[in-house]
Amino acid sequence: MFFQYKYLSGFGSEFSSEDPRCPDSLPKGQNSPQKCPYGLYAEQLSGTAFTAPRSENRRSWLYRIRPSVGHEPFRPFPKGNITHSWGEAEPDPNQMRWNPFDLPQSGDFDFVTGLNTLAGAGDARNKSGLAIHIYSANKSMGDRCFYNADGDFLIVPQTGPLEITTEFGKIEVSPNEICVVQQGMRFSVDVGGPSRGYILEVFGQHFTLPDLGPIGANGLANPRDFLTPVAWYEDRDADGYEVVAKYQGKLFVCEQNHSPFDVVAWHGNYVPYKYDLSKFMVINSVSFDHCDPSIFTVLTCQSEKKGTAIADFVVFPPRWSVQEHTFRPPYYHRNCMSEFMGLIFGEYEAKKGTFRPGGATLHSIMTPHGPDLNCFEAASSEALKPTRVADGTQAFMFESCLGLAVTRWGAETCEKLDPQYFQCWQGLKNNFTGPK
Ligand SMILES: O=C(O)Cc1cc(O)ccc1O
Ligand SMILES: [Fe+2]
Repeated sequence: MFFQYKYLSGFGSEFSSEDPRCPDSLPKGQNSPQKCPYGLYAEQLSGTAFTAPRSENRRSWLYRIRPSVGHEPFRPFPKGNITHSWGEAEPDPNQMRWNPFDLPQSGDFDFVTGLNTLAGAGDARNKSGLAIHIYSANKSMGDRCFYNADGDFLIVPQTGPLEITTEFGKIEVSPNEICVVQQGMRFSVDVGGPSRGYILEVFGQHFTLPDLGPIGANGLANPRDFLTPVAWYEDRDADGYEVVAKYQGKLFVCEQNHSPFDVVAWHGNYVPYKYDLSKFMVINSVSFDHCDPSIFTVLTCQSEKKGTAIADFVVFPPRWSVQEHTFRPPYYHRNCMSEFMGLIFGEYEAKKGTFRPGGATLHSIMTPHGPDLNCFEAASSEALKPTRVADGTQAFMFESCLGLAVTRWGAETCEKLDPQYFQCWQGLKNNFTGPK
């Protein structure tokens, strides 16, 4: 089922692509000719206001067999556990750790019916905020596609590769890769078996690459490593094809009589893309002290406040650790930001063994956190030779300036919250040597 697709390389670029079965299917020199090549319809997909500054403006033109509007009315689709009701569970400032979320135990769940909202903040209606979802699926979507009217999905597979058919073409994304499908883009997910992962949804702004400042023109996630699919279409009648929309935090479904993946050619700069986390160029201290984890930012979704993210997507990649006279693991910390972490595979250096792949942690605003007892004891007396850290592991963080509410699913229904998490810091000793 899974095979190597072709991609276009670049981030935020103006791309164009034609399915090779229909050469010259992109209109020449204009977007809306009176008659498009091959009898196609022209449809614009806007990802920013028409009048957004040129540097931020995002839109694509799709040349398709039928326009998207040819569908029956939407009706509610009460499946899965998606919510934007942030008041469902009482606020809880405790450190939280979830054991690995379940893969589907029984029954059929696809990428949409297997979506569960874990935490979030803000409102998709006023275009500010975020949601964190866990997907757990064992079935391909078949004649069903999905689009999100509320915001962008950054998908982090943890178990199982996903084959994602989008209006722009096909993307294969495996654990240790991520994929961004932006607001409004229709897509359908095929799985090869039980599959699980994390989703960061942002309302309002799109993801960008972080500025590099004094780092210079290269480094961290390089633009050319972001891959966008090439045009692929099917001309397929399909009675009862379901289009599921996430709209204002709820799911809706409508039917149409054909596949929505009928885009023969497209051009523009509003596109889905994937990125292989192993391509991240890691920068760190080569003298002393522990850099803030912002040096590991892959993508950021900026708020209106300068330098302050609605959400940063941060990784903790395999790297060398060489700092001298330094406590090398993460420092103890209280943060004005919320820190949600997930683990794709391996172990996280500050919490070996107890934070498991497919699980998560949340350290909320000003909630103290940091290395567990074992990590502190080992790292404060280890010989400081150059060493490899995080080999065979991949932890990540969604860091947000917003206060996150945990949903009822996250607090109760999933039954994965571990009330013993606080124990990992309980044995931290008083090592004070006293005044001289
Ligand atoms: O483990 C964490 O909570 C994330 C984290 C990592 C780091 O290297 C420094 C600070 C920090 O919060
Ligand atoms: Fe922190």
